[in-house]
Amino acid sequence: MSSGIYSTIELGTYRPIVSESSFLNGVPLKCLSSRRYKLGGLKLGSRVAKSRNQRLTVRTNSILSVDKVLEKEGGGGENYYDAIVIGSGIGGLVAATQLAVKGAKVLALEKYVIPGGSSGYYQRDGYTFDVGSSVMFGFSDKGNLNLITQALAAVGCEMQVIPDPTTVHFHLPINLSVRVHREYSEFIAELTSKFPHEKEGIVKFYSECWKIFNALNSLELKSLEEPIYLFGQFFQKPLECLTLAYYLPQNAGDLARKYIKDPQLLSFIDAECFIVSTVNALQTPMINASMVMCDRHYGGINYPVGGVGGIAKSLAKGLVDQGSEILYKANVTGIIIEHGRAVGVRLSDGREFFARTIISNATRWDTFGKLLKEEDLPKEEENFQKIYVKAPSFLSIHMGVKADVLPPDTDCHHFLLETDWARLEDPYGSIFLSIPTVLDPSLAPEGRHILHIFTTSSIEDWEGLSRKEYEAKKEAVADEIISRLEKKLFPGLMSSVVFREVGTPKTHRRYLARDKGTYGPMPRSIPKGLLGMPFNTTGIDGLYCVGDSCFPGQGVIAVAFSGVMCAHRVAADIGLEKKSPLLDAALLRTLGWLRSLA
Ligand SMILES: NC(=O)c1ccc[n+]([C@@H]2O[C@H](COP(=O)([O-])OP(=O)(O)OC[C@H]3O[C@@H](n4cnc5c(N)ncnc54)[C@H](O)[C@@H]3O)[C@@H](O)[C@H]2O)c1
Ligand SMILES: CC(C)=CCC/C(C)=C/C=C/C(C)=C/C=C/C(C)=C/C=C/C=C(C)/C=C/C=C(C)/C=C/C=C(\C)CCC=C(C)C
Repeated sequence: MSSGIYSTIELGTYRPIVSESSFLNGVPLKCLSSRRYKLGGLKLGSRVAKSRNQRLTVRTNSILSVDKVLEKEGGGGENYYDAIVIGSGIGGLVAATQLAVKGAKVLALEKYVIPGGSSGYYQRDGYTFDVGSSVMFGFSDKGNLNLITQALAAVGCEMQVIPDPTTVHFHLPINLSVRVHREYSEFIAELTSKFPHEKEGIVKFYSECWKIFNALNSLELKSLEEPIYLFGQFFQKPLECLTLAYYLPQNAGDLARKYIKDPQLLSFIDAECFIVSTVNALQTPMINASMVMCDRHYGGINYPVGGVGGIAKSLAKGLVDQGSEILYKANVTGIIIEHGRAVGVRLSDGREFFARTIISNATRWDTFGKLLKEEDLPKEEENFQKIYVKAPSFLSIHMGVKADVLPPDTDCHHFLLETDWARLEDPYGSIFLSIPTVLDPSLAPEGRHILHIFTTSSIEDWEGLSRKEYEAKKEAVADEIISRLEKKLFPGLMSSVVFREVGTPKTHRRYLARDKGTYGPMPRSIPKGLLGMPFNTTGIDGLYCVGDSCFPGQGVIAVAFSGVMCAHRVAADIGLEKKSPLLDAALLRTLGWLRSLA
């Protein structure tokens, strides 16, 4: 895939010829319309011909430009859509774009001024900061699990990426330093060199992860709530599906204990899982652990040139290119229910929009606690809230530093827990650090690097303070975190800082519209793997959820999968995909029963 340090994710065999670009941080976001246009005798593919709300304007430039004009019409009148998506996080955007390419008329409503939510970006003083994680799984050109690449390709977008040679560099108690190399054999060699007596256990544990990953990677991923697809997969790939069904209720910590005895190594596996799920290995579903522990070696971690924010920007552009809409500063305050069915949404400014289906990318807590506060909590949601609680939020520090403070060959991502394994899950216990400018220097002014630091923190810790106390506490906690990094990793760090901005759980609640600024759902106790995690349908007709409080949980690639699943289920329900009402009822009942075992 890679040539030089930059590489381009290929879009597969179909190369469309209409090109429109916008920019993030000077990098063109290349979106190629996936519709079938031809220069000269303009030829429309069936999808365009079907689309009832677009007009094409052909200009006589060297490239075609497509001008879409929304003629407000459709089934139920002016503001009537096939689907309204509340929120434009990656989960919402993937659901919206997948539906749009199937021919649905979609309206995405975003409270903030740009798309992306936790995967958004912001710019200050010449820096482009990623809001959330900079570690992108599922963003390669290989296999079936590169869901971010596939989501972009579906709307004709491709992004330049920079392969990351190291997923993460762990700095752990007992001075344990482990680099997770892109090359699997190098990672295993490094880990076994630290735990030679556990060589066999290490190989067996990670091999079991590969068994799951390979099964996952062999499937076409669509809605597990749609029986025609699900039974079809069981028929075509029975062994792989049974493998996944077998691991569905299992957790990584139990499997690790089957092979590994050394408590320090088990703690290392805890740290591996913590960065995926914000809980230890005993609480982390084995399927999720396997997904990330193998994808990082299979397709590898790749960073988008210009920053993570470009992914959401491209998807939003792709959505509009497909003839659907996205509105910003559109704060949904209520979901409108008629005769027990979700039929529309109401905004804080009083506007109302109506659709055949409503998809919420707000967390399930926000959806049912705020947007549907008049309604009784459906039984399924009660169940979800029994099994899952809101993970704490986080404190984030975005910094610009003088470049010479970093030693040569510094890795992009670091995870730091200095002395005490027991502090792994404590607030401020461990520190995540990304330095995306190691991969893409264009994100910062010349001679500067970006340090994006985050650590878990609860909103309760930041309440009841005066403005002055709040500001002082922010700076004090940030000083403490930076000095820990200075001591362990980068001497002189404190004095090299030229820009710094601190976000607290309150900041994340405000800008990400997530209850208590939560990072996502985490199990209340030991879960039965992924068994208790709800899919996309809800107890309310016409209402679906998407995002990290749906199967399979936290993670950008995980929410992309939930978007794909959601779009498939919704498409079946509105007649854009095959559907069998009889099988639907049977499967939904079975899944409900399975969840009740969790
Ligand atoms: N530091 C990090 O690495 C980090 C931090 C947080 C989250 N994440 C990851 O990001 C992913 C979250 O993705 P997601 O798709 O579930 O959602 P998201 O939280 O990223 O996006 C949801 C979007 O919905 C919008 N929204 C919410 N309520 C709304 C309302 N009432 N009206 C209009 N818009 C509304 C928000 O503004 C936001 O843009 C998770 O995978 C999580 O693991 C990463
Ligand atoms: C339906 C039934 C009952 C049976 C059918 C059996 C069957 C066919 C099952 C199929 C299951 C499937 C298809 C499951 C699919 C699961 C997937 C795709 C899971 C994906 C999980 C991805 C995860 C968990 C990704 C997480 C990534 C995260 C959270 C990354 C975070 C990174 C950070 C926080 C950054 C770390 C930063 C630093 C600096 C270290």
